[in-house]
Amino acid sequence: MRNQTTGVRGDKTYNALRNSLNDTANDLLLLVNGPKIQARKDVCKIHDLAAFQVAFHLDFFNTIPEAGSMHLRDIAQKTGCDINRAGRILRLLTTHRIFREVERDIFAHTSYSVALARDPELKAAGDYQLDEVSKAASECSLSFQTGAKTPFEQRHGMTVYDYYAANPAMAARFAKGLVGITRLDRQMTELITGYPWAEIGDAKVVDIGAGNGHVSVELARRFPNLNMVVQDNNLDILNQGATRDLTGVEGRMAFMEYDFFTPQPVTDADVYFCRQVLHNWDDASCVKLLRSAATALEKCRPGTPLLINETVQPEPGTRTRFEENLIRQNDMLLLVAFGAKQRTEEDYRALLEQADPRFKIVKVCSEGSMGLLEVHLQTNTA
Ligand SMILES: C[S@@+](CC[C@H](N)C(=O)[O-])C[C@H]1O[C@@H](n2cnc3c(N)ncnc32)[C@H](O)[C@@H]1O
Repeated sequence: MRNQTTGVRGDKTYNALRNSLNDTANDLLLLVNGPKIQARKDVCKIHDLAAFQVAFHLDFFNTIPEAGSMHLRDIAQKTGCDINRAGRILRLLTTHRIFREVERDIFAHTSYSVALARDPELKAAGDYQLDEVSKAASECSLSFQTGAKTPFEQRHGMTVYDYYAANPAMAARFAKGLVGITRLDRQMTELITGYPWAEIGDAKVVDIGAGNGHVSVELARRFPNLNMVVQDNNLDILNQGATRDLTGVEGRMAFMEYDFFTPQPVTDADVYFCRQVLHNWDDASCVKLLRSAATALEKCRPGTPLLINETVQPEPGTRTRFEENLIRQNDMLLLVAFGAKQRTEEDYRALLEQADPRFKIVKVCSEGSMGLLEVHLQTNTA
């Protein structure tokens, strides 16, 4: 069995088995179907995704009751979709085991569809992937030809950041979706176990580019000694965090509007971390961000860590194809949306060296779908 895990459903053994079984099953399918039928299925996935898009957007998932079933006429009426199209979309989805037609025109949930009905955050993730992101992805090759900076800009005429700043509802959906994705396969394990949070006493921790601060809330819930500063430059996203359920962490969460390309204003922290931020930016922007962090680290006690919590791109062929596909799907998302990329450990070393030669990686955890780099700024006194 090759390497480790991607995904959080089970323990390491479960995930390793799941990963290699996926490889075996996919090899078998290709053998059985042959390349032409396989290509037909793969290329036409776009139509399955169109059905998915409607189901997310018109919320078929929460329209059909969890228990029992619903007539197509009522589904159409409740979702505002005409009966003919609603039926065609539902029937395509049933071929993927999403909903089932229990009798002619009567639909019910399956374990697959009900999982989406019960998880509004995962549903938000599906919704934004199949809306603004898939529109951008469909113009990928065109953007290569026109020389647009990103497929996203080719399609939407602005950067992802400007898009979300101009569309607060979309920004809120994106932030909500990130929570769902984090639970699914952007686990916090490395961040939680890769640093001795419980041993650092009363500590001020700065979460740079925190989104709505869901990761900080989780850390603070686990470690009552931590006081979190949640920083983001998008006020709508920050407000979503400040108004969410903060039970158990009251008085230990501060929300701060901050642009991470400007000098870090908190200069007395015990830990800085940034999670799923650098992967959204090109090298020049990352260097700028890291230098902003360095301005604060210079003033902190020696050895204050900057934790970089990102996927560390494995070398090709060192994971199962199932894992490598999940990781490279994310790399492609970064290309489409941000013109950015996932980085290998070596890429991070080079980036940090370029930002400030005093940066030293003192610990690396790179096994799972998320990695953790502990970085120190080595001053004369460090
Ligand atoms: C992919 S999200 C990561 C959020 C969070 N760290 C997580 O892991 O869920 C990146 C975040 O960076 C924020 N961001 C983008 N540009 C920024 C900037 N110049 N200054 C501060 N935050 C920024 C975005 O608003 C977004 O919330």
